[in-house]
Amino acid sequence: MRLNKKDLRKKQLAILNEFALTGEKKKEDQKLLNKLINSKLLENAQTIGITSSLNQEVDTSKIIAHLWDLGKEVYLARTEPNRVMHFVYYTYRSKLTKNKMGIEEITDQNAEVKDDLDLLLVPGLAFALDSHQRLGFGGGFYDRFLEKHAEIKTVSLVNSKMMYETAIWPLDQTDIPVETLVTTDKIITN
Ligand SMILES: Nc1nc2c(c(=O)[nH]1)N(C=O)[C@@H](CNc1ccc(C(=O)N[C@@H](CCC(=O)O)C(=O)O)cc1)CN2
Ligand SMILES: Nc1ncnc2c1ncn2[C@@H]1O[C@H](COP(=O)(O)OP(=O)(O)OP(=O)(O)O)[C@@H](O)[C@H]1O
Repeated sequence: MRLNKKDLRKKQLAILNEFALTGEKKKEDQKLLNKLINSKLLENAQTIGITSSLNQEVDTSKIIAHLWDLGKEVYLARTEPNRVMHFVYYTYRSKLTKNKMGIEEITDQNAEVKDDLDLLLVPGLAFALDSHQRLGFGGGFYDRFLEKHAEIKTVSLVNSKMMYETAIWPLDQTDIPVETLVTTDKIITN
């Protein structure tokens, strides 16, 4: 069955909200973290962009803590008007403030911005295993960002509820696939 993006987003949010109430979600979050850590994906990446996760998403808090432990530089997404997104330097001392979406962002407006990152962990609600297409919250933030920063390696962590064999949603000209998908049992780079 093919759905439009808006309807699938709604459906996925319901599925993911439900999943977030289960212990299975926590187990998968942990597995995905381990898969990422034990892979070579982080090896040559010193500057890494990430988001602070919402309940429905793969939990990024432990990933961030682990990146700090590894001595990586972590940059957190900050959204701006006109669907622009930048990445702001994030340390354990940074203060965070929730934005309108309820997503935590760096409070300090003067914190260092860096968009030419080595690696970007891309959030999403649904991913297609064949094409590596993703469905996000519908802001088009990542497609706009990646259009300008095509050299950045992209990785998404995909739990069992986000995983589709193929895209059951319509694809747009502007949709940019994610290079590497990490699932609980495999890593696929296109
Ligand atoms: N945790 C997390 N942080 C993230 C993202 C994400 O997916 N997850 N983003 C990933 O991009 C960016 C924020 N994404 C956003 C996506 C949509 C809207 C928004 O305003 N949505 C409209 C409805 C959209 C529509 O259906 O047209 C709204 O709420 O009014 C805001 C932010 C950056 N930070
Ligand atoms: N590079 C771009 N330039 C102009 N408009 C764009 C671009 N990328 C996406 N858009 C527009 O932004 C809107 C949202 O795109 P889409 O539904 O693909 O968002 P999404 O990938 O789910 O969201 P997000 O990246 O924020 O998680 C669409 O109307 C799309 O046409």
